[in-house]
Formats: sequence, C-alpha cells, structure tokens
Amino acid sequence: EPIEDKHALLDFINNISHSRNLNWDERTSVCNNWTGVTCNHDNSRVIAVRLPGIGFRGHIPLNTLGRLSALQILSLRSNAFSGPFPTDLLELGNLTGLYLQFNNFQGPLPWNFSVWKNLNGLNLSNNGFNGSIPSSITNLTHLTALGLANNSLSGDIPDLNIPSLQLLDLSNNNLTGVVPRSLLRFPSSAFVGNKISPETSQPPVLPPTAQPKKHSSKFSESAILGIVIGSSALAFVLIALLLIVTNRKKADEKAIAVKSEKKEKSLKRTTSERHDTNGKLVFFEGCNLAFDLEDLFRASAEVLGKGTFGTTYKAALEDATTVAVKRLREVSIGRKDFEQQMEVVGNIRHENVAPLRSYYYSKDEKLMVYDFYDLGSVSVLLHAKRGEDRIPLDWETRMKIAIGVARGIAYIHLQNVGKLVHGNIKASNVFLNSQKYGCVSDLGLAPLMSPITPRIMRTAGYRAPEITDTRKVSQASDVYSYGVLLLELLTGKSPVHAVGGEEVIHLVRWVHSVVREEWTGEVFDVELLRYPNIEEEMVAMLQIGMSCVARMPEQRPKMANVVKMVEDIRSVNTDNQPSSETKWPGSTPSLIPPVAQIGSSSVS
Ligand SMILES: Nc1ncnc2c1ncn2[C@@H]1O[C@H](COP(=O)(O)OP(=O)(O)OP(=O)(O)O)[C@@H](O)[C@H]1O
Repeated sequence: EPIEDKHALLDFINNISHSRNLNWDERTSVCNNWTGVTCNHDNSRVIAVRLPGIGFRGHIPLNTLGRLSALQILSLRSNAFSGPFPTDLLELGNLTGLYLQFNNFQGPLPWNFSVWKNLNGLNLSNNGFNGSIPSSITNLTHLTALGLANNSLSGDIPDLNIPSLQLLDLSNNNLTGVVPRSLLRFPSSAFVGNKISPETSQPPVLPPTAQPKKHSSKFSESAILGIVIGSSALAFVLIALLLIVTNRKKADEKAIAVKSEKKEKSLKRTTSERHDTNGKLVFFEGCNLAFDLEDLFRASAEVLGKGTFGTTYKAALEDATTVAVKRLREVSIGRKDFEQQMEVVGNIRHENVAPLRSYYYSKDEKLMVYDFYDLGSVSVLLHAKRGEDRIPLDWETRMKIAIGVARGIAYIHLQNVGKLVHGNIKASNVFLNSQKYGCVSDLGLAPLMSPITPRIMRTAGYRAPEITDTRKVSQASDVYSYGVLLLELLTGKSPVHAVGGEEVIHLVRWVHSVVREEWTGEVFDVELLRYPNIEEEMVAMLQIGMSCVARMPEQRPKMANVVKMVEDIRSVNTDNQPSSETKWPGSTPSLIPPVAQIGSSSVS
C-alpha cells in the first residue's frame, strides 16, 4: 500500500474538523475501502480523493493533500472549507479534475494555472474568490469544463481559446469588458450577472429557459445547459438524481419543473449521506473519467431502456462526459460475491469487450458505469426505422461486427480460468468500437441474479433451448446466442418478431425452414442486395450461424473456432474481391460444406 500517501491523508484528516465520520483507520490499508479514496490498479498510489459533503470546515491543513503526487481527481465540493486557495494543490501536476465548488474559499485564484497541464474539469464556483481570472488558464489545453460562477471575480474575461472546452459558467461575478471572440460560442447564460458591456458581447444563441423538454435527447441537452445556468436548473438536475437514487418514481419530467430549490437541497444532502456511508464507487484501470458518486447522482439522466437486469441511463456529467449507468435490480448475491464478479468483469480489457469503468454497491443500490456509445447498439443500427431515409448497415460493417463480437466472446471465454460466460449476447448489447468492429457489453451478470426468468421475450430469441431446463447460461449457450446474432445480421430480422399482427416467429426456426426448402436466397436482408459479390460470404456466414444454433450444446463449435471460421471467410474471399478495403487477418481457408448440408443435424 502507498504509505506516503496514507500518511498525507491521515495528516489531512487529523488536522481538519469535519462533521461526518470517515472510516479512515490507520490499521487498514488506504486502498481497502477508505471512504472516498481510490488507488491505482496495483494499489501503489492514491489517484483520486472524493470527499463531497463531509462537513469539513476551516483551512485545508498545509502540506497534506499536496503530497499526494499521483493524484488525478480531487473533489472537496459541498463542504465549508475557508481560507485562501490552497496553494499546496499546485503541487499536483497530474490532476485531471479539481472540484472545490460550494465552499467558502476566498481571495485570489492562483496565477499559475499552467501547472495542471492535464486538467479537464475545473469547478471553483460558489466560493468567495475575487481578483481577476488569470490568463494562465488559457494554457489548460485539455479543459472541457470550467465553472467559476458565483464568486466575486472581476476584470476582463481572458480570451480562452481552448477548443476542447464544452461547458463554461462565469455567471454572477463582477466581470467587465466584453465576451472575447473565442467564447461567443457559449450561451449568454454563461456570462449573466456580470458587468459585461452588452453592445459588443452578442452571444450567438439565447437558450430559452432551463425548462425540461418533454422528451429524451432534448432533455439531456437542456439538462447540460441547466447545469451551466445554475440555480434555476438545479431543480431538475436534482430530480434526475431523485430518479436514479430513490427508486420511488418513474421518469416524470413534468414533475421536475415544479420542485422547489429548498426541497432539493435537503434531498441532496440525505442522498449523499446515505451513499457515502453505505458503499463506494470502485474504478477500474484506464478510467480517466472525473466523477464521483455525487456527480453520478446529480447528472441529468435519460432512461435508455429497461433490460433483463435493470434499467440503463444515459448520464451527462458536469465535465461534459457522458456515461451509461446500469442500475441493477434484484441482485440476489451478497457484497463479496458481487465485488468478486465485478473484479473479473472490470479487469477485462479487450478491444471487442466494452470496458466496465466503475461500479457501485450498497444495500439499496447497485450500479455499473460504462462508456456511452453514441451510435447506439447494433439492434438500433440494424432495425431502427427501416425506410427510405435510412442508411443501411452495409455488409462490410456487418462482417466487422460479427468478427469483433466473436473475438470478444472468445476472449471472455478464456477468463476466470476459462470459466467466464457472457450470458447475455444480443444485438442490444453489441456496440461499435472506434474501429467499427463489434464490441460486447453487459457480460457476466447472470450469476448475480436469481435463476433466469423465461418471461422476458426480448432475450428469449437468443436463448439456447437447453436453458429452459438447466436455467443456467454456459459458454455453449453463448455460442448459440452468437449464432442467433449472426442470423439477425444476415436476415435483418429480429430474433423474435411479429409478422402480420400477433404472430411471433422464431428466427432460428424460420431460417431453418427457408433453407430446408431451398429458398436460401430468400433469407438474406433485402438491404444487402445492393452490394455486389457478397453472396459467397453471406452463405458462408449463414453456415457458421447455423452451426452455432445447433440444438445440442455439444454439437456447437467452441467460440475460438468460430473466430477462425469467421476470419477465414474473409481471407478466402479477399482474393476474389478487389473491392474489399480491409485486409482481414486469418489463417488457412476452412472447408465450407454446401448449404444443403447445414442444419440437417441441428434442426429442432
Ligand atoms: N454503454 C451504452 N451506450 C449506449 N447505449 C447503451 C449502453 N448500454 C446500454 N445501452 C442501451 O440502453 C438500452 C437498455 O440497455 P439494457 O442493457 O439495460 O437493456 P437490454 O440490453 O435491452 O437488456 P439486458 O438487460 O438483457 O441487457 C438498450 O437499448 C441498450 O442498447
């Protein structure tokens, strides 16, 4: 454990008064569950300290936090710290996030901001800082969010030519002069409550108000604005919190607008207390996101959907990053087992597996935090509004999805001494990685829950037949689900879909029957007909898909073999296809049986 860091933290806590007790016991390891403290992967350094709302008062003790030289995130917001800006913090050259808002700091800002060259979130709002905004702030080239609102800052606004900056709030200070050119892209609300001369500062767009919109994407946009605007919007940001935290209400955005600020403040306090004492947000390696639990609960949240294991929200954090938060329900195992499973899942780093960034466990609340995928899931890409103005998912991309997913699952199957199961392969859990290859999410959740409930139809189409009896997912059942996904990519049809009103068709059975009657050409998605020279590949993929959905688990190929088969399709055909842009890695060509032979052994 990092002894030096531990001593620095103990020196800090022993020299400051605070109203809530922390569990910082010097006999325990600083990396082991100390409230608000996060260590790096090998527990050799403390990298984040998040202590919002602990009731600290007085000056930050000298020569304490400044010794945490590996610190990346420091959040001391919503306390009652006073005194000048703690210059010790200038020692922390690795900081990416500094959150000191809602305290009673006073005096000038530090003049040499440039020491924090990696800083991307800085919030010093709601303090008593005065003097001018130092021009050195312009050197923070990674800054994405800057909050200086509700202080007593004066003088001109520096020309903050920082292209990465997405959120800015300078409102309610004593700033004068004009809004510099580089900042005209921000809404006027970022500057209100100052003495800025009106003629020259003509902000481009005046956002109406922070009223929440009735529906989703707009809701989140206005929510971000809301945070910037400040107090009036605090209302609905905090209701979003309510939405995630209390489990009492469904998303009812209308109610959000009418809540009074007073009420929310107290709500907020209870919430943060409840969560800080109960549980801890655990981060995994490579998580550069600057957020703490309160950020998560304060974030504007939009429901993405309800799944088998819970509800997933899109949450916009204060520093303008967006994450997907999965709120689990009906977790049937205890903390230890839960944490163990999270460690396995969270330490998987593979380009075809969506990284779990962080998780949270307390008695009432279990959360998992992922990167947010802008393009949406493969389910959306494949099925959303088929029609004239739709850009179809081209064959190239479908192949890359299939290859990526196969590689991701094969890698998962190697973990935990070859015992890990994904357990929930389906199109809504597959996203595109930065190279546009498939990337699987939502793995390893089945062991957390009570036995699988067959009532959920959306999953049913991907579920291997033996699960009806065994009630357990396995690597072989992952292979089956992958096969269904392949059929979905090839046919453009959802695994369970209604045809002619009520009727529900099972995709696997449907494909079998079409192939059996030698109508193979009919199974393929009409959207794929426009691409030349892909029949061979489509047929070969169909064969792989059908071998994966063999009825008997032992007849299905292992995932590692599936990877080879899928990759081989490309290496076989690239010779004949000069049009293919990508050179696919692969080994020797596999022998592909004629279509008529597939399925005969596997039809149910
Ligand atoms: N990281 C993410 N980025 C973008 N969208 C996501 C993310 N994670 C989930 N979603 C989307 O949110 C919705 C709800 O997801 P969720 O995982 O809760 O349910 P599901 O995938 O429908 O079912 P299940 O719980 O069985 O996985 C889905 O449409 C899913 O594609």
